[in-house]
Amino acid sequence: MKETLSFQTEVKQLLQLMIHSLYSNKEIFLRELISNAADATDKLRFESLNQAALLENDGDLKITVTCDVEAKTITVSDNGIGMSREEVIENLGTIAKSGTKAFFEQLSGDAKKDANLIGQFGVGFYSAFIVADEVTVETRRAGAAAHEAVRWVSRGDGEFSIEAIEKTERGTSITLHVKEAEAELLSDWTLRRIVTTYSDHISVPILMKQAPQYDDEGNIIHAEELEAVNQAQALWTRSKNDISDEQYQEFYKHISHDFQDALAWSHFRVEGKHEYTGLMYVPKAAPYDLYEREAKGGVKLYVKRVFIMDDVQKLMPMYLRFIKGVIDTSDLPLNVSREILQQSRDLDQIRAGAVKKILAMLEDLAKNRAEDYTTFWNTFGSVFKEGIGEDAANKNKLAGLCRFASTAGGDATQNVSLADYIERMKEGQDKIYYITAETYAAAKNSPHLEIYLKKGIEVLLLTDRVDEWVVGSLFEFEGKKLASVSKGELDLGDLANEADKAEQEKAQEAAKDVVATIKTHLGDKVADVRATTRLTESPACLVVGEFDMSQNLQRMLAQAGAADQMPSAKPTLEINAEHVLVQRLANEGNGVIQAELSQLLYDQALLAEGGKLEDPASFVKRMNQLLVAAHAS
Ligand SMILES: Nc1ncnc2c1ncn2[C@@H]1O[C@H](COP(=O)(O)OP(=O)(O)OP(=O)(O)O)[C@@H](O)[C@H]1O
Repeated sequence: MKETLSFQTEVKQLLQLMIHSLYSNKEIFLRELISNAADATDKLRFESLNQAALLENDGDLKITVTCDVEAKTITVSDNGIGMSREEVIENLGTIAKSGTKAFFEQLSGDAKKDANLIGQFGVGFYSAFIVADEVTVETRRAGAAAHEAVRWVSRGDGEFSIEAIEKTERGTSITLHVKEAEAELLSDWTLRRIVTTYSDHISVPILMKQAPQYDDEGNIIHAEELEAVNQAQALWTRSKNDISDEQYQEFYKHISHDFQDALAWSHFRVEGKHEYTGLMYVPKAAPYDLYEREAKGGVKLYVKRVFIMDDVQKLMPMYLRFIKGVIDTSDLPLNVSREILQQSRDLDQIRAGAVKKILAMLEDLAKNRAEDYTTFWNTFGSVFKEGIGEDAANKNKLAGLCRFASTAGGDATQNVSLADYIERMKEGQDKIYYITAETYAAAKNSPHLEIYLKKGIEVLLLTDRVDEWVVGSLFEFEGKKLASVSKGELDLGDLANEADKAEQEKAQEAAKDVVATIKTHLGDKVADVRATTRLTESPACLVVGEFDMSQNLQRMLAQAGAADQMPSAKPTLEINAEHVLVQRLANEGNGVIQAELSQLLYDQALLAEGGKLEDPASFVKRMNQLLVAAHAS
């Protein structure tokens, strides 16, 4: 019985978009269908490890690509795992990917931008409709009876029909009825060119018709027959010297479903206690679900060339979740399960080895391809930095690869390494100074920087959310301690000369009375009030204790609703005794005005460092009163 069903709304939307946006790359439909066919043979090989009967005495896995000029069709067949009726409906009528919603939200309507996004999302089976006005899928799941096969037909217009058929050969056969305008695809020669360009790396043979060969007298020597057009050897098992960059890139697209080339890769073979081969890629663009920590892992696990599984979170640490690739090892049993993998010490060590190779690749990129490293950093830097807290064993290496914005640069670009910073340190400087803030502008204009700017000392401006965790885990780099400029008393160490120290003492002495006055008026709002030489332009700023949570982090936690779990650390108000406003306060005889001014100093300091006033309306009133009074006098 034939049934007609509707596509899920998202599929309809995706189909429309795909046909428009990807038209200029229409040849990719063949890559996608072959990629799916290859995955289907991988799955069968894996399932047959425990259920040999699935192979139905036909273990020669292969893909066939043929075309029929008369009928205007191209057919891609495989003898892989195939699909049951339910699977067909599920796989070819809906999109069951995590992050689908996020993907649709990001679509802009700009064909070029969307093409990229669709590419990252995965074009897959539906790309057939770029060139076909009707697609027929006939499939039988391995192990099912011949009459349990199904035929799925759709014109890509929102509906598909599905019916039971007889199919003796296991696997899936996809027939594209090619659009009138795409008739030039209907040639073995063209198809062969496309297949060899895009799919040479596929590890099962791709069979295509070979043109008949004739001898000089016109007798046929070889009849038209099917012949493998690819090397049919898993790419990563080949020697590096035999693989061209194009082949590496095509393989990347196959495993990642990315549309663009990869930025860099590392292909390595490790022998000794553990034996494994890895081929790891850094993509150029971030996937749409980069910040979903639950997102699918990008590294596939093979055991002795047999695909075992993807989405093994254990294969890569979280901070490298954007890496795509393959690990093939002979150290694990072929029938390894997810549960065993979870506890496998062997896998831990393989992972550690692979991580080292990835870090070495990134170091090489930073050293020799600066522009590409910048692309990497801008795209993945904020995720990569999570590693400083996550991967203690590689902390130093990771820190060396990090890039930051700093007061030495004119903008928010993150391009200063800790090594650059150390090289530029002033004579007598023994710390790496930084400030954390919510935005670049807040960091750059923070009063806490005043003395450092005056003395020409560079300060790192850390404004990614993850930075608080970075400095919470990274205490030093190459023997130099990291120090926040907004924590603890101003301590310039050997950078301060005798005159500075004397000035500090003098300032404190001279400001004794005004400090006491302000303290009385602010009460328990602050931990303390003290005079400082940290400020050159601003009247006041807030600092926290050296070991307290920064104000920035406290705010972030409060935003995340975790305010009640954190120890409340009150800030200390530091004042610039030389500032006219502070002097005015010191000379003010009226206690009420003193109280107002004290409150104003506190509010200003809080605002200047990105904090939120508890009572903004009163602040405005106070400010206005002061302005009016200043005008009147
Ligand atoms: N030749 C095939 N044999 C068996 N199953 C297939 C075949 N082609 C597609 N499928 C099934 O249909 C699903 C959807 O395919 P589709 O190409 O749309 O997405 P995908 O391969 O999962 O991911 P991507 O969109 O990133 O390529 C596949 O995951 C697979 O389960």
